[in-house]
Amino acid sequence: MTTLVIDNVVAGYTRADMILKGVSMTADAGEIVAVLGPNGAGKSTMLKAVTGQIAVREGHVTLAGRELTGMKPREVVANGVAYVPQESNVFATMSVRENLEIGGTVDRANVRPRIDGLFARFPVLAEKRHDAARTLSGGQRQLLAMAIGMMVEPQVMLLDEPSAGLSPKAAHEMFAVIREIAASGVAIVLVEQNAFDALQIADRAYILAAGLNHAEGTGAALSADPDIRRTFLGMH
Ligand SMILES: Nc1ncnc2c1ncn2[C@@H]1O[C@H](COP(=O)(O)OP(=O)(O)OP(=O)(O)O)[C@@H](O)[C@H]1O
Repeated sequence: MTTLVIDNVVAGYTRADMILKGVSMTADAGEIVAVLGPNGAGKSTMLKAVTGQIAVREGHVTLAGRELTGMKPREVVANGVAYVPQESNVFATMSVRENLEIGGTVDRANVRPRIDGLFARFPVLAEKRHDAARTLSGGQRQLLAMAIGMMVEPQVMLLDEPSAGLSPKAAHEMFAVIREIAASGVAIVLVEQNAFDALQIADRAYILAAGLNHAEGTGAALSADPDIRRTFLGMH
């Protein structure tokens, strides 16, 4: 069954200027769906519309048939959608453990077992549990940001440029973690500037341009398409 459906969404920051002019996409449980496109295409805006941070003016967002359109961000999270923003995605002066506790506030009863589960899954976070998040490496910080999202045991995880600022090695490790999260049954929507690497791990991808769907296909098909390679991947 399709997990997340984004259907013809029109949204923007002011009524006069709709950045998204009718964007549609789906993401199934266990699938990695990459969202690519040039700067300003509306990729981050699309994630903000899905999570209720900006109003959806037209169209719908549903999760397993349930309408998310019009919900407040907190309700969207409580309904199974975790969102990891590109910046300010951890509390720098708080410890790793405190960050995870905050991630669990929508479902307080399960905070302890979930933190224990995440520490077992990501030993590097367990080792640093008492350290302030600002002392983590870029890759570890991104891992913590994703783990905060995992605290709600989401059905869908929306990731905004998780590889930004990471070394190639750290980005590679982070993509491996994303794959593992998807393999556990979570639908991943992955907004990335790093289009080439995103297409390597994506089951499917959408390319947005100027607030509209421009192309879609499997990661392999889009990587092989000469026009896509030239225009969006900077390859010849
Ligand atoms: N908070 C905001 N208020 C007003 N306009 C905004 C805001 N955030 C983004 N925009 C505008 O919305 C448009 C789409 O931005 P968005 O961040 O969604 O693009 P993107 O595809 O994610 O690209 P990038 O990779 O550059 O982030 C841009 O023209 C941008 O200037």
